[in-house]
Amino acid sequence: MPAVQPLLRSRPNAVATSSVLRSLEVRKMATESGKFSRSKPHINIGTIGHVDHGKTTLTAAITKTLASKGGAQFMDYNQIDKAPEEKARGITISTAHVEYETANRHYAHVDCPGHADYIKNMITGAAQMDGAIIVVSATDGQMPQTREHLLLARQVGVQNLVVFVNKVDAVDDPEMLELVEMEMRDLLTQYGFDGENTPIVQGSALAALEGRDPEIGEKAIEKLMEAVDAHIPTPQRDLDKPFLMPIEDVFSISGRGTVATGRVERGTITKGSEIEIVGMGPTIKTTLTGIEMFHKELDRGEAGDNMGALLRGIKREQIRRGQVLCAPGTVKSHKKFTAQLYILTKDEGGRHTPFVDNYRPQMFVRTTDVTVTLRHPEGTENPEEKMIMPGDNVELEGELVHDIALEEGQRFTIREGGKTVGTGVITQIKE
Ligand SMILES: Nc1nc2c(ncn2[C@@H]2O[C@H](COP(=O)(O)OP(=O)(O)OP(=O)(O)O)[C@@H](O)[C@H]2O)c(=O)[nH]1
Ligand SMILES: [Mg+2]
Repeated sequence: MPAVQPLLRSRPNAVATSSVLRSLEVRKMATESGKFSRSKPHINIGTIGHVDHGKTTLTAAITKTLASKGGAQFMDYNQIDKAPEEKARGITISTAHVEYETANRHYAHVDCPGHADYIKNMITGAAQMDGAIIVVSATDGQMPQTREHLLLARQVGVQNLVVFVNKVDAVDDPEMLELVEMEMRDLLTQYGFDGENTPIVQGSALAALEGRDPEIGEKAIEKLMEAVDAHIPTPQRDLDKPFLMPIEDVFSISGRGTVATGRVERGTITKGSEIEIVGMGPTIKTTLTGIEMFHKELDRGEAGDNMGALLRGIKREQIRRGQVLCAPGTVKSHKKFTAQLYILTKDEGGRHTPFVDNYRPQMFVRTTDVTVTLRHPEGTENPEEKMIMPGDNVELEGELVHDIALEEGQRFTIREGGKTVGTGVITQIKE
């Protein structure tokens, strides 16, 4: 079989997928802390909630409490809030990554310095959360950003939360605490979470950090982490998901047939498997008759591999960059969707001016780009008058000029005149 390797030239993908960023992050941490066990399942979580409700204090308190059991290095408040600047797809996102472990799992924990950073963070997926701790102050109860973070968490696919009712040291009235808890259950239900069964832990992050009042301090943090361990499931690994490979290039090899190359995004595949080619027209069913990597013929490919896929009975013209190869029935091709977008500011390299309904940038998804028309969701009043400003977080409907393989949770960027102007996540497929 002719070598596929020279054909697998590394073309930088237009869009770095969040899973790539994530695995880089995990790898980075793995090398930074040799002393944590790598055998435990890994999970990404974060603290969300209204400004000043105690997210950063709680993050510090968790590291302090777990450090006393050997599961973390204590990070004090100032170390966390002095967040490193991260560059992700041209957007500066300030987040602190803290890591720790419980008896059961290894955690990467994200805490952002401010509200705007949370919004960007969730939409861009720069630090994907498998679950989150929503912090609500007992002195205030739920506030606007409590609701906004809940809504966004839901939109971007965070399904499981644990609530920490903080600052109970500053509240004397037990009825007040009960009320905050009841209102949180209602709010969770209203935003599509399991309000009835979501664990709610009451305590004081500051007491834990200052080593006083152990009942509401250290013990409450222990209870919180037990609840996180029990209630937020370990995510399925990319390897265990159904196979998908975005196609980067296509070649014909005389005497053998057509080969599609790309980097496997998820799952595993074996030679002889049934496979579908999805996007840009009707789905084509075929069989994978060969897998090549590094000049070698292999029987199996998996997430992370750069591979060449030899496809039975497929002509060169039937397949192209931007389509995906996937396990049968797992992904479909679509043209219309709803998305949550973050529009970059001028300082972030984005537009200098607002735009209105029917804006038509290029949308970059996996290995393809396609013109998209963006407009306010159906039912919006006077949509043509509603300007979208740089720096806005906005829900929009998109319609592509042709269909591509799309899924809810898929992240993308929008570009115009050679620069990135926004980033988003598909929240709902329409058609
Ligand atoms: N009384 C009391 N104060 C607390 C507690 N936890 C945090 N605070 C105080 O609340 C203030 C805000 O705490 P932060 O941890 O900075 O809150 P945050 O949610 O990270 O704030 P932003 O990142 O700005 O959104 C600080 O002055 C903390 O000392 C607590 O358990 N009890
Ligand atoms: Mg903070």
